[in-house]
Amino acid sequence: MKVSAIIPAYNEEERIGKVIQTATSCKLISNIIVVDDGSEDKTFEEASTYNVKVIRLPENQGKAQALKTALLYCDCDIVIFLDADLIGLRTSHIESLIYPLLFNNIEMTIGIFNSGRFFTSWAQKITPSLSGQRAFKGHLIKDIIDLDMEGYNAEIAITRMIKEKSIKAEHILLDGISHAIKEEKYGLSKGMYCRMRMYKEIIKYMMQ
Ligand SMILES: O=c1ccn([C@@H]2O[C@H](COP(=O)(O)OP(=O)(O)O)[C@@H](O)[C@H]2O)c(=O)[nH]1
Ligand SMILES: O=C(O)[C@@H](COP(=O)(O)O)O[C@H]1O[C@H](CO)[C@@H](O)[C@H](O)[C@H]1O
Repeated sequence: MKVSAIIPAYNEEERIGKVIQTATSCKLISNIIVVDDGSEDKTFEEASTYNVKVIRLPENQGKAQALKTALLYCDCDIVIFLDADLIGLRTSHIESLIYPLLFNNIEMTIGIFNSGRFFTSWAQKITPSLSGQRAFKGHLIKDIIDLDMEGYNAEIAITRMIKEKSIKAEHILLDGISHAIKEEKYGLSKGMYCRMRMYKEIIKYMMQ
């Protein structure tokens, strides 16, 4: 059973190391693909210090394109998407996303932050369809590559595909996990600007 972990990363030099370390120490994961999505910081250099495949995009293309690029390199039974800015990721979180695909009739799991930091857990409870932590069976790789998605609408496009194709999906609560929010990464005004731009992309996609 081959499991590939995909970690898209844009300017995550300070955060990506911990996520890679946890993914590396998870025995279920066979290989890790980091996509450095045209970062201006040292994300590529930091990721390259680990024994993982690092793909460097020449310029920032958005999260959806970073995920699609990595999927083109995947020939595996199960794929797991992990954001590079996760805080408190443990191997047990990764296992809880993968196990249902091994033992149940489930095709995709969607991780929902639970009992971590209030704001991020609350946001994911309200909009679970936005969660970036997902594991899915290999037969869905081509379907996801073929999706018309860009920027931050990857998760909402995948969620729509789940409904349209009646894919068997399950939400998995991930205890004690969070992520660095945009305002923490970029400061208040730029963070809020990036957040609004993300919501605009998502809403535009939902209206199509
Ligand atoms: O243009 C981008 C924007 C984001 N990301 C990555 O996609 C994941 C989720 O993005 P972000 O952290 O901005 O979303 P949030 O977690 O704040 O919702 C993170 O690993 C980012 O580094 C990316 O690869 N390209
Ligand atoms: O939880 C949310 O509301 C958003 C926004 O997170 P921030 O609090 O702006 O860092 O984060 C998610 O949504 C993005 C779009 O679907 C995904 O790409 C992220 O992986 C996910 O964390």
